Amino acid sequence: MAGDRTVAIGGLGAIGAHLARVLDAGVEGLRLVAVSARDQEKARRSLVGFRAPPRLVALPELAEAAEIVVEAAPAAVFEQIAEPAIARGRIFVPSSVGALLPRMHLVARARETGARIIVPTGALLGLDAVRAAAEGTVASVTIETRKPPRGLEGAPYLVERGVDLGGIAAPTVVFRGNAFDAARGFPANVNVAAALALAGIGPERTMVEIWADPTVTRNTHTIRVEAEAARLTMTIENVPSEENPRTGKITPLSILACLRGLTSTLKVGS
Ligand SMILES: NC(=O)C1=CN([C@@H]2O[C@H](COP(=O)(O)OP(=O)(O)OC[C@H]3O[C@@H](n4cnc5c(N)ncnc54)[C@H](OP(=O)(O)O)[C@@H]3O)[C@@H](O)[C@H]2O)C=CC1
Ligand SMILES: O=C([O-])CC(=O)C(=O)O
Repeated sequence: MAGDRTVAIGGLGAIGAHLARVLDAGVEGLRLVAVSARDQEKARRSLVGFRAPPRLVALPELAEAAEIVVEAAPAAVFEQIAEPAIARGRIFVPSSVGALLPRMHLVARARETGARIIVPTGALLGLDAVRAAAEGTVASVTIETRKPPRGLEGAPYLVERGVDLGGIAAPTVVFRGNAFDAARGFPANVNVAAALALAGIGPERTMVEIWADPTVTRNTHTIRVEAEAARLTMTIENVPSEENPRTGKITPLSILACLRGLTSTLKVGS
């Protein structure tokens, strides 16, 4: 409809394809106009049956196509989506939040261009409460992530150390450190830690523990915040998506809720 805000999505995997389908089915105030993927044939197949098929464009062209640019691609191509979107003053919604941590210059650039960077809660929970607590004094923020070992396979931190998760029979801690180093070592696994760091006390002070845990079937994140105003302890247990077991099914839903919040008259939560 005229007056709708246009949306483009970079990536048509577990997050992007789900989001594209829901937007195409109709979400008040939002219109999907462009998408991007690596395998063009597969992308065309994903778009079969769409009521209003979006244009299939290259990553840097997403920013020309729409007012809202959602990044839902591997961290390795983050800049190809983020930089043009921010240069053109768009609303940029990243999924690969870990890739934002070493690129905070993009926030300064957005200030110059009028772009906004809206980080969705994604596969996490409670960022409203963490943001509120961080308006006051916060002593500590920690996140413990437990994943089935196959959900951590291929992480650079493990590959560099020759860690093989194949034979793990008991829950094993594979990383302890801050959110900055966690995002660098596990770029496809701890976007939640990056989002938590940005909501609260920053990537250097946010502490992360990652467990390869053969006893869990869900990607499980527990946040603990010790603040002057409140103590928070929150756990989310995410059902892995069929397309990508690293990605919880709640992630595209969270991004959809975030997009609705950009246009809705009634918005709930800070
Ligand atoms: N913020 C959060 O809470 C969460 C964030 N994530 C992150 O979100 C991102 C997306 O996750 P997910 O949807 O599961 O990933 P998938 O691997 O399922 O999908 C990635 C998509 O990106 C596309 N792609 C890859 N390379 C290119 C390229 N060069 N040009 C255009 N498209 C490309 C792929 O195309 P093709 O299909 O053709 O291969 C695929 O469609 C990841 O970085 C992930 O770590 C995930 C879960 C939670
Ligand atoms: O839990 C999930 O679904 C995904 C996850 O850990 C992340 O990307 O940070």
